Amino acid sequence: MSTESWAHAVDQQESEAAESIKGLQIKEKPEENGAASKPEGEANTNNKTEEDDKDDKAAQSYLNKLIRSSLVNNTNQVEVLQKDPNSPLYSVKSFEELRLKPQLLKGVYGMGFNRPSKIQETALPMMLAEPPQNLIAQSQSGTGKTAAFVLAMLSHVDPNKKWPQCLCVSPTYELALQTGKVIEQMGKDYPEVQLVYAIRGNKLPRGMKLQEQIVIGTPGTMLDWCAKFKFLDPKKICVFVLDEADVMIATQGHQDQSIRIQRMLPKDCQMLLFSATFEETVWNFAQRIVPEPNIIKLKREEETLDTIKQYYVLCNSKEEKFEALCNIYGAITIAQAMIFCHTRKTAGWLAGELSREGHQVALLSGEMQVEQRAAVIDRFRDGKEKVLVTTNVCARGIDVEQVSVVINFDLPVDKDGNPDNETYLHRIGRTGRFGKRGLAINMVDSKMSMNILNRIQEHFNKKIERLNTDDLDEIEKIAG
Ligand SMILES: Nc1ncnc2c1ncn2[C@@H]1O[C@H](COP(=O)(O)OP(=O)(O)OP(=O)(O)O)[C@@H](O)[C@H]1O
Repeated sequence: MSTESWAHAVDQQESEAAESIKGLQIKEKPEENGAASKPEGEANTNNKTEEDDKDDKAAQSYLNKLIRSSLVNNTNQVEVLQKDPNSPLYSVKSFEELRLKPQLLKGVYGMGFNRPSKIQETALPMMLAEPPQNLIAQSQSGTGKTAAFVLAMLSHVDPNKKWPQCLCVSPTYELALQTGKVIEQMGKDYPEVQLVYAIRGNKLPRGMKLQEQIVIGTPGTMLDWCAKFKFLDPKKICVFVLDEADVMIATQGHQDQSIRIQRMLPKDCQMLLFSATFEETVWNFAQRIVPEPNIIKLKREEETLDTIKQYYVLCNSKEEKFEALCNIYGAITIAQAMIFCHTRKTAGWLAGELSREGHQVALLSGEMQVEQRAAVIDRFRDGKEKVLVTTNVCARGIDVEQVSVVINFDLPVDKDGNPDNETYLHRIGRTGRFGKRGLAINMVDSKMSMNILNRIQEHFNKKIERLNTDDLDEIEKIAG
């Protein structure tokens, strides 16, 4: 097929899909209105006739087919459809439209969520479809991915079945705890659904059979619970979530463990992969391990958030970097900051210097016990310390709303000294959460690090402006 005729076929398929789906939406309108008038979602379901049910199923299955045929195999189409405001795949505009269980709707509003974010409005209809569909989804940091897959898990569990039905795997202990808290909060009014943490330190008696419907944990412990201790029957799992999926795939140990877990699951288990970043090779691998996935993928230039302003500061040594940091603190009010260093040694040194300057500093690095690390993050989240100095251990996922500034005291590089673009994005994404404004400041102290910064700019096609930290007025301006 020539490029032109291929493009034509794609256009036609797309417009047909959009048209047909529009039709479906109109058909569903009366129900939506009913639901909207009862914000807690208690609408309609009880009064449905068998015929309505059949219609719903037919509509759902047709919608699924369209989603698959127009989205599955062609990432570009997803991007197009996502941007087409006329396509219902683009959005559901309210949580009611998702026909969530009333308890969950209550949970969502209880968390202060008024309407779904872009990723939620796009991914949730796919995740909640019947029969369940697989999804690989990318969305910028802090845009509500966690809440999206948590809602999917809570929607799919059957509270009457007293055994694990959803597994959620996170790369770190801290993230597993944080996600668990979101499940607890969102499921506050759904007490029949219980959660258990498969994390180091949570020792269960041998022979025990779990009754909790959701298990969240890190890959090693999760694998042990499934394969070695048999605390749960993997064949009864209906949803499997890989959070920060790219790092789970790119890190050899995590990948082996995750794949071993996946192999124990039933064929029709729904697989949901989420991350803010997916390097190309990882993306390809993900598509190989997830059967027939729906795909939500960002274009490169969409990966960085415009709400996070990015700057760099030129220095000659770590002492000068520290001086620049003090100048920044002297010029602007910083609610809370996260500062990333390349090594534990630098992090320790910097934390000491900042404390001497009178800052309330927390230090978090990889050699600490996981429980200690979780306690440090909790204190920081509660605002007991205003500055968190850390290494990459904390680059991903941690959600602290008050973080208004991220400092890359050292730029992120991989083991070969090349720029680590994914880590850069995750680090700066600790600020600017859910539409808030944020500042990211990069310290450059050599030709080499300037080169790394330039390559990061090129990668994201995003200019990082220079900031002169000797000029207090200039610093004040960027915070304005
Ligand atoms: N619909 C919503 N309305 C308001 N706030 C929301 C909504 N969804 C999520 N949030 C809030 O936005 C913040 C970021 O959400 P979340 O942690 O889910 O983002 P994420 O995309 O998983 O981020 P990361 O890529 O860093 O892991 C959280 O504090 C969460 O409570």
